[in-house]
Amino acid sequence: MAEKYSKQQIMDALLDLNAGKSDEQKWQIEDDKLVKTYKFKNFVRAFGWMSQAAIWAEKLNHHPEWFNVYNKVEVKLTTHDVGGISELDFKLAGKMDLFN
Ligand SMILES: C[C@H](O)[C@H](O)[C@H]1CNC2=NC(N)=NC(=O)C2=N1
Repeated sequence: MAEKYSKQQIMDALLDLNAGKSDEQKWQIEDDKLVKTYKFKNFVRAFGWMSQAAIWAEKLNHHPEWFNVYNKVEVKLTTHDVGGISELDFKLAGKMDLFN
C-alpha cells in the first residue's frame, strides 16, 4: 500500500510536478489534497479527457475526486487509504497532465 507523504515530501514532489508550468496550470495543495482545475475548449474535450483519465485511474487503482461543469474539470487527488497525499496522487496527476 502507498505511504502517506510528509509535508516535505509533498513540497518536493509538488515542485517537480509544477516545474515549467504557468501559474494557471499549477497544482495546489488544498485541505490535504492535490488540486487543479483543467479548462478545455468545450464539453466534448473535457469529457474525452475524463475518459482517458479514468483509464489511467483504473490502471493505477487510484481514483480522482472530480467535478465537471461544461468545459471545466476540477480535480482533487488524495489517498483515502492513508488519509493524506501519497505517491499515487502525484503519479495520477502526472498522467492527467500528459494528455490535457
Ligand atoms: C480497495 C481499493 O483498492 C482501494 O479502496 C483503492 C481504490 N481507489 C482509491 N483511490 C483513491 N483516491 N484513494 C484510495 O485510497 C483508493 N483506494
